[in-house]
Amino acid sequence: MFLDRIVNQTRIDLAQRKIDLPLEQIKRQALEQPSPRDVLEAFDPRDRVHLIAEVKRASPSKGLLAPDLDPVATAKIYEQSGASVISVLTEPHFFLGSPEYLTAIKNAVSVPVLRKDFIIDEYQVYEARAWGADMILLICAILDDQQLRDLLNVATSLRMRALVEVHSQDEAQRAIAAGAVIIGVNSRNLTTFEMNPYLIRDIRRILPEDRVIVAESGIHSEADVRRLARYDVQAMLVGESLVVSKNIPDHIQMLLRHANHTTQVKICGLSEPEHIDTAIEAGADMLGFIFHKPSHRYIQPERVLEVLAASQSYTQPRQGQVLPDLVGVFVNEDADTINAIADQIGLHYIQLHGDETPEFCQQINRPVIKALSLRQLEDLERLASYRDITWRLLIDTPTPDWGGTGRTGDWELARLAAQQSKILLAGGLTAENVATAIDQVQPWGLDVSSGVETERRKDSQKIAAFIAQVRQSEKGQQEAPERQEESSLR
Ligand SMILES: O=C(O)c1ccccc1N[C@@H]1O[C@H](COP(=O)(O)O)[C@@H](O)[C@H]1O
Repeated sequence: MFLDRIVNQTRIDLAQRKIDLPLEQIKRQALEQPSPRDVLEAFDPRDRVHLIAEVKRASPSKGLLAPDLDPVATAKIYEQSGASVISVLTEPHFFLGSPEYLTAIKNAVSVPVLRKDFIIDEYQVYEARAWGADMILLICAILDDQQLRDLLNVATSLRMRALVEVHSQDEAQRAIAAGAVIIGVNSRNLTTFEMNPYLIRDIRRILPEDRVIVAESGIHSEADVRRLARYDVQAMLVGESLVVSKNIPDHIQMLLRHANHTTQVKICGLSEPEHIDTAIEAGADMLGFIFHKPSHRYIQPERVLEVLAASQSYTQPRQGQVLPDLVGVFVNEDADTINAIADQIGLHYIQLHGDETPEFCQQINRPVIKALSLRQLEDLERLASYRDITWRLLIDTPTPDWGGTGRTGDWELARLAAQQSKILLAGGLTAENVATAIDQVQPWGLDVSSGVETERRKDSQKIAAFIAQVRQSEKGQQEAPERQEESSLR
């Protein structure tokens, strides 16, 4: 097994290094170093996705990636292109890394540097500091609870930070209990090398809000990074797709732009497999199902499972394609029913579209999207009581029918809401007006139902046209950087 092999090799190498340079000497060298660079500052502001760019020549899962890579030149390009931290492999056998790369890179850049290795002994933590590292990687899968705590303590005593890497909810709980401040969720299983791009979504909701969350592995495309913006991570650790890129600055700009300046799209009121197929192929980020019985879009929970199973794009996604998240929409339903339906279908988010109070929202065991409507300026104050206890706010047009009416609301009030919170804008959106909505409101996301229907039935052409128009408008927004700065919450 790869992990056992590498840990065994690490022990052999370490025993030799301890003979060559005893612990007391490496400690002294570590303590002689100038103070480490501030890693937490590098991940500020928290509502952006920052980049940890990795220098690696090879990996056990992919073999030789970039054998001729110049570590220092590459790290400088990373920094100039917007990376917040540089990760450097120091493991020599499986990743072709080297301590010399780390020290040379540390001297060549001004951002913090991470020692990426298989750390199992305090000696390696002192070594990392002696070589200039500001941060170390601690992998939960190769450490027991006591080792994790001890190594975290050694890092803290040297004023270094640790990226504590987890691969499961169980490991995430262990990292939290050990007091990890920076938690990395690695989508790659280190035993089988299998990728699970949804791991970050599943683990994210049990991680406390005050931690810095890093998504690791398999981050290549626009769609990959748009998902990360949805899971509220503070950083993405990217290696392979950077070192194999023909144009590293362009690739970094693409990753940062799409992680921080895209608009999430939810297609709501779905009930037929063909429309789910269209929404997925067109790049929808969330699919919505209405569990409000009076609505003509109402769908029974069992039927949701059937239509998803009948959707080819959902059951057999293309290579590299990431599936949208599932949202259940409820109006004044009781919490037990909502939680049971969420478990039955595997819903990822719950949208509450009625009079639900902030206290009620807290009884829901999924992240909540709370729909609110704004009639006047004073209504903006209501947002505050929901902001900290919900995942997102959704601003819909005030109507007696709760939602899904096809009527547009006051976009000026929505614009003010979007300046305070990450909002989804809903109500009367269409392919024709959505560019103006984005330009005027600058919402984090958009939610549409009536506008992608013909005669009260979803219309594949309209779904595709709506999403294409959003992506087109985004490009215009991304090319006007001064607008981006205005809306840092997106
Ligand atoms: O769509 C419905 O039937 C519905 C019923 C009850 C509450 C919310 C509902 N839909 C939500 O309304 C907006 C879509 O509005 P529009 O049709 O595009 O004008 C969206 O948030 C839906 O989730």
